[in-house]
Amino acid sequence: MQLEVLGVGGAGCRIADSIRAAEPTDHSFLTDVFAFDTDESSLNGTVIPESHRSRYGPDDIDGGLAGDLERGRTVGQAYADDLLESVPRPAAEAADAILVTVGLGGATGGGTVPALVATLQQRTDVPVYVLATLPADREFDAAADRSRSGPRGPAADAPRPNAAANAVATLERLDGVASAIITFDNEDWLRPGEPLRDGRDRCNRELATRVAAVFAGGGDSEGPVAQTVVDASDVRRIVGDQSAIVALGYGDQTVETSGSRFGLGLLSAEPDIDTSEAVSAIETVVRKGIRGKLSLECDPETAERGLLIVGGPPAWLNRQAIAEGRRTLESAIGGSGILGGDAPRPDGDRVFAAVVLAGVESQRLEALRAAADRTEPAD
Ligand SMILES: Nc1nc2c(ncn2[C@@H]2O[C@H](COP(=O)(O)OP(=O)(O)OP(=O)(O)O)[C@@H](O)[C@H]2O)c(=O)[nH]1
Repeated sequence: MQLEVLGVGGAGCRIADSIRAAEPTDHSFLTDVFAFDTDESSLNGTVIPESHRSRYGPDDIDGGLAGDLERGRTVGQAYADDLLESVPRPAAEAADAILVTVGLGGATGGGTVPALVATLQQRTDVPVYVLATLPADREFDAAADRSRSGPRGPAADAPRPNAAANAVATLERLDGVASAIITFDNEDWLRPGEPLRDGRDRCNRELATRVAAVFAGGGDSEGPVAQTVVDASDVRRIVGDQSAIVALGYGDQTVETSGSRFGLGLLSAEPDIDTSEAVSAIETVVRKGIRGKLSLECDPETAERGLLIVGGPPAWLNRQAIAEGRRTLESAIGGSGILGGDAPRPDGDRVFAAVVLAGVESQRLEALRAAADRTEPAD
């Protein structure tokens, strides 16, 4: 499928940048990637082409909005329409969906994204998904911030005391506006004591890998076509259009490809793969995808719907193992809506499983709400 990505605010733009970098060369799935921020220097830190970046907001904003969500909303509402006109979007019609990326916790992204998504929903028939990070406790809770007292000395990150309150308030505003909300919890993905600044690029790469695995799917490109293609309407059926909270799972395993497409070209393009090895690789990655670390910690049992994509070099994509993986997902989730497919990657060196769990419930969201109640309300 084809995806248009719009990054807003510091995190949103960096994540958009990472998704662009994760696009497989042999399997394009992005129509365009844009970056919008009130903070010029942060915007210039991305490698998104200048023509696709836009600094917006009143001139007196220097270095972002420092977590002032009320101001962020005022700015966001005033500029949401103009943002879409501020960049060339000739390929917008070709997109099957739009993904708006944002870090919840700040004011620029959190203030603008609900207004921007509402505008996009009015202007287009394709789903508008939000990809949102949740703030880590160390950002707003001094007791949880081990980087402050650690051997590194003063923490690299400025505290964001409103981060939990801002995140909860923005999530509430997105409810009923975003088609679905894909979440990534920084708390779970940063290492103990690691400042966000040090760990964010790694987190963004992890996130981008999952986004590419789900949205690049198995169709639309040259080369072998998937036996069961997961297309835009399949993704739409699974994540829905009711602002479901979505968690992504992923597992991969490097596999032997020598003698396939490499070397002197003397060997067959389809190497002989031991069936039991292929089956075991698929079982392993599916298990990691469902039971391994999710983008948002939750019990898969709470999911209403699920999607499984198993990809890799075609010779490794054992049909029966993929069908079995689908059954594994079916029995892991509480709901009953399941779809599955495969994604051949002739030039790839790994077998992977991408898992989409839609409509999940997570204690992490409850914990953020409780933390938000303890701090100044953002409304
Ligand atoms: N995963 C990830 N999270 C980030 C990154 N940068 C910031 N965050 C998270 O996103 C939240 C918002 O930060 P920013 O995106 O910089 O904030 P902003 O939307 O630009 O808003 P202001 O700085 O208040 O103007 C933070 O509280 C962090 O939790 C990043 O590069 N990757």
